[in-house]
Amino acid sequence: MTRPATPLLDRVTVPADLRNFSADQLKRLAEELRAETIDAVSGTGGHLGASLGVVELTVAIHAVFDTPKDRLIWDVGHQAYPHKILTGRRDRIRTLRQGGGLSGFTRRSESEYDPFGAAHSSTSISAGLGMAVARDLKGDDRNVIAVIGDGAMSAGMAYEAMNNAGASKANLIVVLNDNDMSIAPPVGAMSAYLSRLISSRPFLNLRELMARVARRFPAPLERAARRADEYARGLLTGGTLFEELGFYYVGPVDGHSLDHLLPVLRNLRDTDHAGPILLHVVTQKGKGYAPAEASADKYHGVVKFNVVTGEQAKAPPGPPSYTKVFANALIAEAEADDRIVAINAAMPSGTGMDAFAKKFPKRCFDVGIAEQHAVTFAAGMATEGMKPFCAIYSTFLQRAYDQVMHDVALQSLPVRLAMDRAGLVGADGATHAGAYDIAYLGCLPNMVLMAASDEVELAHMVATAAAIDDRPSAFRYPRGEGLGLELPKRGSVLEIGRGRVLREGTSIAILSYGARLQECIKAADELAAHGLSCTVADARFAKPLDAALVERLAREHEVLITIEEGSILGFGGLVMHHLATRGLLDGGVKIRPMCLPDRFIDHDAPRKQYDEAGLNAPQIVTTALAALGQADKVLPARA
Ligand SMILES: Cc1ncc(C[n+]2csc(CCOP(=O)(O)OP(=O)(O)O)c2C)c(N)n1
Ligand SMILES: CC(=O)[C@@H](O)[C@H](O)COP(=O)(O)O
Ligand SMILES: [Mg+2]
Repeated sequence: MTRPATPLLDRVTVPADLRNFSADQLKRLAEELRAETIDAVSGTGGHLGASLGVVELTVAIHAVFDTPKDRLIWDVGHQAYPHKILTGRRDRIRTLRQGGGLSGFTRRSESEYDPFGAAHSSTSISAGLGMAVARDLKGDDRNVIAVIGDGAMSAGMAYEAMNNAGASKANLIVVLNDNDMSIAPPVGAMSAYLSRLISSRPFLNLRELMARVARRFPAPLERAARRADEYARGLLTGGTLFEELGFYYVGPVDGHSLDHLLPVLRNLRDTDHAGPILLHVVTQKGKGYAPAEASADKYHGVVKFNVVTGEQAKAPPGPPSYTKVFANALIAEAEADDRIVAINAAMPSGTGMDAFAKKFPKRCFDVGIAEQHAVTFAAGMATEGMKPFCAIYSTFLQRAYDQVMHDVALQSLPVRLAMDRAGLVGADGATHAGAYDIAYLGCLPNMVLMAASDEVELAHMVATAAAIDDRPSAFRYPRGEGLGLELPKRGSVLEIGRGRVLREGTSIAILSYGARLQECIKAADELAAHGLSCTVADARFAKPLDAALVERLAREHEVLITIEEGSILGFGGLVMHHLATRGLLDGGVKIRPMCLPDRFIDHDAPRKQYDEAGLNAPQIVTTALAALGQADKVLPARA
């Protein structure tokens, strides 16, 4: 496939190169930038829809503002591919989301044009306000622009930031990129509110008139006139919410029209208005690429695709994903128990809750990008006897940690946390790794913690969680496909705090928590082939620990390896704490906790990520041999 001709884009390495372009040239540049984005992502996959929706906005902001001195922050950062192409990274854009390549989100270490890293949503206004206030303190009057989507605007953190900004005189421009889409169609009152907003030339003239009138009257009257101006805006546009939060509201403006964007952005750049401004732009997710525009999800996240047809590369049919297994298992439980309800935070398809919603529309709740609210909303439902399952990726559950502790664990409310994307997740990289939930939940009393080692175990853990009515439970499972095992119609309730032994051995015990189990079995086979006998056990529970199993393994083996797809002080920490406090580490078993290293693992193929993390079979073998003092015994790979 020949690449699109981009004569103007070829002249742009950094934004300064486009600042002497005429408006017509900028329009053509935008077309070329869109074509380049489509072509690049067709070969890498990624977040295409959001990027296509901000092509004109990206060109306009870089044309009008003196980036990187003027700071430009992209909320979530998944829409930043055009930004990356214009800011010195076009030569690497086809390495996007690959090992050693560009991140799929903005990243400080990647470019001076990325003043703030992102990926978890709704951080841009807070970060932007921080920068603006710091600049004010330094007497630096350069601009700070934060671009935030309508979906990201549904998160509480955005309001915390606007509430704070509105009370300040910060030189902050918030651009609300309203495409009436999150990953799925947006939910909630804010979405309804935004869709009421309109713009019209008479409205803008009226505002000018009110402003002129206000300036001619003595102060008290001026304030009254200004309030009248604000309410005039409110009447016509509904911008009152933002005005009430202390922002000067401008818009909505057509976010695909450079004829509109350029003069408005110049006005905002040159205004002497003291205080934060909110520019409301209306865009279309997937704009300019027919297959994306026609798609329900606007090509939010795509794999490689054919540019001409838009057809995405189909992976060969494989086993059902853990997500699908979870959704089906929950549906099976919900069919048997009408107290079961499901909650997700703007991730219906990613969590599989779209399937649940089809079966039980009244018992499925998408609360928007609001993980904190989701957890406490679930806690409220639990107090009324419902059985809430909160389906939130491990990484995004980090947002709701105090809600889990304070509203759920402390009150021992039976909220069920279904943590998808446990462990390393591949192309989304370190920001999305489900690396910490074992550690951050393992220290909370009352919690039942489970990790599925395969899809059958996941089905059992869903049934088990459904049956736990006196305290909170959480179960984790990885991104991607299961092993292709035969699934039960409905999961069986597991005995709480009981692990299982898959293989009995003598000198080495490998105790796995989660989906590294297959690697443990491979390692045990490798060691067995060289005369070293291994026990392999699946802990199933991190809390409560299977004390009898853990103590037996410690007593009966020379080496005890624990392994998990989680950070330091997770499952291994809990096992060591248990054994140490019972004196079972005093000079006895050699314990080797294998977990993620104490550093962030960058985006790459999952297998390579686990190689880097040292959690694949060969590294388990090496760990066992080293513990036995046989590190020099390099086991030749079996034929
Ligand atoms: C805290 C958090 N929760 C969930 C997500 C997953 N997520 C990524 S993009 C997105 C939708 C963002 O919608 P919007 O801000 O409107 O941007 P758009 O994709 O429409 O450009 C969501 C829910 C996230 N990145 N961060
Ligand atoms: C940008 C964002 O945060 C989501 O789109 C995320 O990338 C989804 O991850 P999965 O692809 O694992 O569902
Ligand atoms: Mg949106």
